[in-house]
Amino acid sequence: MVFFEALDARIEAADSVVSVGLDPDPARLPSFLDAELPRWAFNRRVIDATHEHAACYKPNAAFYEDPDGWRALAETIAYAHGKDVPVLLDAKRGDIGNTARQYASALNPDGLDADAITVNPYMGRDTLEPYLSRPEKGVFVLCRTSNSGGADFQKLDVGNDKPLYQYVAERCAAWDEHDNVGLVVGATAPEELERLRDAVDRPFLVPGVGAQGGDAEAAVEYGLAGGVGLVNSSRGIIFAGEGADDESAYFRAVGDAARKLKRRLNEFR
Ligand SMILES: O=C(O)c1cc(=O)[nH]c(=O)n1[C@@H]1O[C@H](COP(=O)(O)O)[C@@H](O)[C@H]1O
Repeated sequence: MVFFEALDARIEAADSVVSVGLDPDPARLPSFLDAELPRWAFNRRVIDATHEHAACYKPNAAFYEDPDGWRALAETIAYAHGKDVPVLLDAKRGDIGNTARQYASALNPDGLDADAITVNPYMGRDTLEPYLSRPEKGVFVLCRTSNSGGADFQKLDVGNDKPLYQYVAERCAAWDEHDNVGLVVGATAPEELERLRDAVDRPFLVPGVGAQGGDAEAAVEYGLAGGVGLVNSSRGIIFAGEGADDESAYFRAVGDAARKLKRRLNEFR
């Protein structure tokens, strides 16, 4: 099945557009996790607590880039799949074709077996080709990012009052021969979200609600085209248990945070 059909089915089944970001910062993992692979132990409990409310899981590769980390990531992806939840690997890849083909092996069944990946379009079309050419896998292209520096380059006028982020969105939509391209647009830039929604008819991944304080209403209003789209929160969900007295209270709070975000986003759907 092509990626966005599978995602659509999951959104329907969970009645949720919440992407749960799995960014297990070692400095914030709870001290009661006494395990050989603490990030995996943590993620497993997060998945147990949140899977009913998750349209997808989005592990950010930065939190796994060491030998134990890759094992934790592989276990996490397999476990999420066991709960029927797709996994979007947030790796923000972008390199020459020969290298990109290796990066894209993260999508292979004998690699990490991720269902989708985030990519950086700065180096151009050939660097995206190893991802674009796989209809069964999703490709989310960075477009208007949620960070404050996102405006430094992305808002530059490329002519006729068109900002670079819009040009990127339009080019990537034009390159989308297999209906497998989505765009990353931060919830912290609601006006740009609206502008992009008018410009292109592709699904959005909208990060930046929760810890970054983005606009949940705009995320839903402009983020979802035809019901398909994702709104991500990472720290706001996975660390919601901080301050809890014990393990079960910790992960109850994590599950509650996912449920509350789902409910809040569904108010605007
Ligand atoms: O591609 C992303 O997911 C992404 C793009 C963007 O513009 N802003 C952004 O915050 N992200 C990622 O989304 C997650 C946000 O985490 P929280 O701020 O903890 O919800 C992190 O993994 C970021 O790397």
